[in-house]
Amino acid sequence: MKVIKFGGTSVGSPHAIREVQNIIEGFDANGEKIAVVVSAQSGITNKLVRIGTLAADQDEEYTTVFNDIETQLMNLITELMPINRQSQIIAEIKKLLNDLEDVVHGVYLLRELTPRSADFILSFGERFSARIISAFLLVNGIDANYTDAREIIKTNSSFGEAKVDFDETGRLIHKYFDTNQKLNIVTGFIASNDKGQTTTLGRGGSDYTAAILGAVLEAEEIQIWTDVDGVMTADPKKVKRAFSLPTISYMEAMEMTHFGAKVIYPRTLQPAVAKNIPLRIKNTFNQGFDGTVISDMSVNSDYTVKGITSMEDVVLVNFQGAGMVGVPGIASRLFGSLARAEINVVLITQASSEHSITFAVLPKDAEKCRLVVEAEFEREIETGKIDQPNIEYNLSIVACIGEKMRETPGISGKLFSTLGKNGVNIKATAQGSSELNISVVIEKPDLSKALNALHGAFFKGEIHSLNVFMVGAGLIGKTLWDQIKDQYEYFINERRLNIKLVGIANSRKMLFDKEGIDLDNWYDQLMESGEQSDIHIFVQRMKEFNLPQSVFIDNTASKEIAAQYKKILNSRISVVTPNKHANSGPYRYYKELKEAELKNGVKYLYETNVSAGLPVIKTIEGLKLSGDRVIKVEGVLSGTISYLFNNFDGSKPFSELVKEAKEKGYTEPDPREDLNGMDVARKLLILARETGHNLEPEDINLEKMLPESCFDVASVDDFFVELKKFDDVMLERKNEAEKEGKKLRYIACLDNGKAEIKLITVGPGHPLFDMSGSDNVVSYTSQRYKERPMVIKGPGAGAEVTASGVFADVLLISSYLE
Ligand SMILES: NC(=O)c1ccc[n+]([C@@H]2O[C@H](COP(=O)([O-])OP(=O)(O)OC[C@H]3O[C@@H](n4cnc5c(N)ncnc54)[C@H](O)[C@@H]3O)[C@@H](O)[C@H]2O)c1
Ligand SMILES: N[C@@H](CCO)C(=O)O
Ligand code: NA
Repeated sequence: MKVIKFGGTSVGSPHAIREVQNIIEGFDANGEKIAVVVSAQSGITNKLVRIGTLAADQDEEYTTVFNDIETQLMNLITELMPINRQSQIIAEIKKLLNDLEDVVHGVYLLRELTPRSADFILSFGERFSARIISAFLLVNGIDANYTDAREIIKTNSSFGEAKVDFDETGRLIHKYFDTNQKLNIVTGFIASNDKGQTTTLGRGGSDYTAAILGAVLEAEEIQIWTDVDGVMTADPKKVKRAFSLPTISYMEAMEMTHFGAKVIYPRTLQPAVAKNIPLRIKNTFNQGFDGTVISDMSVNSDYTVKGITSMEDVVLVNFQGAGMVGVPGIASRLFGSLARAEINVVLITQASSEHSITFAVLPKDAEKCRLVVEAEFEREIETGKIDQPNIEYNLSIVACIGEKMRETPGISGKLFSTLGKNGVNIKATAQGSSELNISVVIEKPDLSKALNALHGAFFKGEIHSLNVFMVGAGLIGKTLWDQIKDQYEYFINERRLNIKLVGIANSRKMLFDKEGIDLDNWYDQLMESGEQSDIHIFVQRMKEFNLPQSVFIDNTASKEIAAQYKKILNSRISVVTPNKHANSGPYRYYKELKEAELKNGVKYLYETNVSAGLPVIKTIEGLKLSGDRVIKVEGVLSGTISYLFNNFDGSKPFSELVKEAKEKGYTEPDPREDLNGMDVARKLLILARETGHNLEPEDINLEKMLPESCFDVASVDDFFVELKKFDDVMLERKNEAEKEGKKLRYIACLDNGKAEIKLITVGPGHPLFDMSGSDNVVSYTSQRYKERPMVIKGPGAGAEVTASGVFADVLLISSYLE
C-alpha cells in the first residue's frame, strides 16, 4: 500500500481536484491500494489564522474573512459537483461553518485566543477539504470515506505543535484501517489529545500525517503531491537551470530543507526514515514526471553535490580579542548567552589560532546579539581583552549539499575556485564534519552570480552560459557572431555551453538583454531598439548585471574603449580584444592590465593584436613558460602591406591596391594607420613587451614608406586623393627591385631589445621572399631555436581569420571559468 498526500494547491481548485481524481483512479487501475491525506485548500489556513487574531482583537473584520472562506468553499463545490448532488455536501460544510462561527464568536466575546482554540479553529481547514474531496470522489464512483485524523492520531497537549503518542496512534490507525477497507480520505495536520481536544502537528503537518500513516501501515512508499516537480538542485527562482533531482537521500533532503527548499519539512520525514520508507515528491500538474525519490538509496546518484541552496539575508558577527587565546569557556559563554536570548546561530567558524570566533545570525537578531554579547563580556571588553563585536551586514550564505562530497576530493577546491574566478569574495566558510554541507558567506549582491556559477560547475551535464558583452559591431564583430551562430548548436550539444550575447554596442547604440539577444537579428535590434551608446554606462551596466562567466570583447579600434579595460578587469570580467591600443600605449598601462588580470583571477587575451588568428602571442608565452628566452623576433606584421607588395605587378596603380585591401577587410578602419607604419609599430611594440622588454612607443625606430604629407589630410577620402600622387614613386621602387630579381618587404625587427621597422628588398632564397595574399611571417630566434628560427606564417589579416582568433580566445576564457 501507498500513502498519498495532496497539498493545498492540489486541492485548491476544481481543475486541481479533477487531477487528484485522475491520480487516484490511476492507482485503482493498477490495483494499488492507497490511503489519501489532504491539506486544507490553499489560502484557507491563512484566513483561519487571521480570523482568530481579528476576533481576539474584537475586530469585526473577522466576519469579512469568514465570508471569504464561505464563498471560496461554495464556489468550489458548485463548480465541482453536478447540481443535483450538491445539497448534501453543502449542508455538511454549512454545519462546519456554523461550528466555526460559534467558536470564533466565543473568542470575540472573551477577547482571548488560547492555543487550544487556535488549533480548533485551524482544524476546520483540513476538515472542509477532506469532506469536499470525499464527496466529490463518491459522486465520481470512488468509494471514498471521510476520515477525521483526530480519531486516529493521538498527541500530548502542546497545542500548535503537539507531540505524537506513537503507541496509541499506531493502535488506533491499525484498528481504523482494519475496519474501514474503503479509500480513506484523511485530514492532514490535525490530531487530538487524550481528552479528545483538537491539536495540530505544526508546520508541514500534513506531510507528517502522511509519514505517520505510512510508518504505521508499513507503506511501500509515501507520495507527497505538490505543485513543483520535486526537490530541485537549487531555487528555480534564482537559478534558471535548476532541475529536479531523481533521487536524494534523507539526510540530504533534510539539509536542503534547512536552507529553504520548502518542499518538505525535515521533521515530517522522521517516521518514514525510521521505517526506511521511500518518499516520493510528485507534481499534481505534471503527473507524467517521475519526481524525486527520497530514500537511503540515493547515494548512487550521478551527482556529488545534490543541491546548492542559500540563505539570502544574514549578518556576520566577528568576536575577537587577544584575551581569548587559550582561555577555555569563552565559546561556551558566548553561545550560552545567545541561546538564553533565543538567538539562533546559523553558522560558526573559528580559526585554530583561537583569536576570533565568527558566526552568522539573522539580521533581525543582529542588534540584540550585540547587546547580549556586550553584556556577557562586559568586563573583558572594558579591560580590552576582547574587542567590541563587529557586525557585518548585507551578506548571504550559499551552501553546497551532498552526502558523496565527503568521499570525493576536490569539492571544496572547486567551490572556492569557481567563486574566485567569478569574482565572488568569500567572507567566511564552514563545513560540518559530516561533510554533507559546505557553507560560505558572501556579499549579498553576489548571491545570484554565486548560485548560478556553482550550479554550472557542479551540474556539468547541464547547459551553462557564457555571458558575452561586446563593443564594436563592425566587420570583425559581425563576422565573429556569424561564426558563433554557425557553431551554436555544436556548443550546446557537445560542450553544454550556451554562448549568449547579453550586451552590445557600437559607436551609436547599445542594447542589453540578460536572457540573450537573438543571434539571428542582433544588429537590426541594436540599431532599431538600442539606446544611445555610452561606454561608461555600458561598463556600469555590466557591473550591475554581475553575471557569472562574463566576458567583454572590444572589437573597436578605439583608444577610449581600450582605456576601460582596467576598470572592467577590476569588475572581475575577462577581456578579449583585437584592438591594439591598450597594449601599445604607455608601458605602465600594459603592466597595470597584467596586474589587474592576476589580482582579479580573470583573463585578458589579445592573440589577434598581432597577425590576426596566427598563434604569435601564445607562442611567445609558451617559449617563456618552458624556460626558453627569445633573442630576436623578425618578420612581416602587416597583412595590408603584405597584400600590396604581393599583388603589385604594375597592372594597377598602388593606390588602387590600397582600396582593394580596404575592401577585403585587411586594413584598419582608417587605412592610414597601416600605410604610415603605425599599425606595424604597435604590433612590434606588443611583441617586444611580450618577450620582456619594457619599451615605450617612441622606442620603435620607424622608417616610413611614404612622406608625412600623404597622411596629413582631413579624411580617408582625401587620403586616397593624396596617395595617388605617390603611385609613380611606388612603381619606381618596385621596378628597381625587380631589376635585381628582388621584392619589396616592409619588415619589423626586434633584436636584443632594439626595435626597428624598415622597407627592404629581398631576393629568392630569403625567408620573406615567397609570400602571397595577406600573409604575415614571424620568425623567432631563441636560445633553443638558435641555429634555425621558429617560423609562423599565414594570412595575417582579414575578417574570418581575425574573428576566429577572437572566438578562440573567448573559448579559452570559457574553459578557464568552468
Ligand atoms: N581587419 C582585420 O584583419 C583585423 C585583424 C586584427 C585586428 N583587427 C582589429 O579589429 C578591430 C575592429 O576592426 P573592424 O575592421 O571590425 O573595424 P570596423 O570599423 O568595421 O568596426 C569598428 C566598430 O567599432 C565601433 N566603435 C568605434 N568606436 C567606438 C566607440 N568609441 N564606442 C563604441 N563603439 C565604437 C564602430 O561603431 C564599429 O561598430 C580593430 O581594432 C582592428 O585593429 C582587425
Ligand atoms: N590592419 C591590420 C589588421 C591586422 O591587425 C593589418 O593589415 O595587418
Ligand atoms: Na595572432
